[in-house]
Amino acid sequence: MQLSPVVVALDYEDQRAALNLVSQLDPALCRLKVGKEMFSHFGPDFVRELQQRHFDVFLDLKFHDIPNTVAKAVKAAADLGVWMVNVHASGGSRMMIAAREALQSYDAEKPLLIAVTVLTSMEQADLLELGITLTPEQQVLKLAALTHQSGLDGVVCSAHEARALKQQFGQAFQLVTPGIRPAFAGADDQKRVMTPAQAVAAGVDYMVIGRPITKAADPLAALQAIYQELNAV
Ligand SMILES: O=C(O)c1cc(=O)[nH]c(=O)n1[C@@H]1O[C@H](COP(=O)(O)O)[C@@H](O)[C@H]1O
Repeated sequence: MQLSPVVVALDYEDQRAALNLVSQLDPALCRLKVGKEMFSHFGPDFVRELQQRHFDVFLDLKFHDIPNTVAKAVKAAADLGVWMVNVHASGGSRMMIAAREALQSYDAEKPLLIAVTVLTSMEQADLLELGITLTPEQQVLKLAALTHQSGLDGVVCSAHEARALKQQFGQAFQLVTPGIRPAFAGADDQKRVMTPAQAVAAGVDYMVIGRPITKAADPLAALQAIYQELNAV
C-alpha cells in the first residue's frame, strides 16, 4: 500500500494522551508531526518512541536563527533520524543554504528540508505590521522563490497557493499544507481551508491534519475516511 500524504499533527500537552492516539493510528496510513509544544515537553525521546512504533516523524521546530546555529540544529534533527525538518524562509537564503549544506553528508538518510513561507494564521495586517506591503500570496511566492533558489526540497504553504507554486517551481518542489478539512469536519480556527481531495488536485504533496483526526471519536476511522477520499481522486 502506498503511504498516504497525511501527516497527523500531534498537538498535546500530555504524552500519554498523544501515545493513546498514536496507538490507534496505522503507520501505513499516515506520518506524524511533532511541534514545539511536544518537543519542549518531551524531547528527542518522544520522537524516538514514535519511530520505534514505525512512524515517520516531521520535526516541526521552524528553525530561524543565524546560519551556523540553524545548520547545527538541522544536523541534530537528521541525527535523530526524522523524515522531515523545517526552517523559516524569512531567515534568508544564507541561512537556508547553510541548512541544506549541513545535511549533504546524510545521503539516503537525509530528511526533507522544508521552509515555512507565510503562516496560515497571518493576514495582510500582520505583514504590514512587519513592514511588508506585499499581499500574503505575493509574499508566499517571494519566499518560495528564495527557498527554491536555496536548493531546499519545498515549502509549507496554504493549499490555495499550491497550483501557482507547482506551476512556477515544478513538480519536484514539495508542498506541505496545513488548513486541510475533510467534508466531515469543522474548520476550527483555520481560515482558508480545502478538503484533502481538493488539496491533492491542486498539487499538494503532504497535508498536515490535526483536530479532524485527533479530536475524532474514532481517529482511525477518520484517517481511513480521508484515505478513501484520496484514493477516489
Ligand atoms: O507548520 C505548520 O505545521 C503549520 C503552519 C501554518 O502555517 N499553519 C498551521 O496550522 N500549522 C500547523 O498545522 C497544524 C494544523 O492543525 P489543525 O488545524 O488541527 O488541523 C497545527 O499543528 C499547526 O501548528
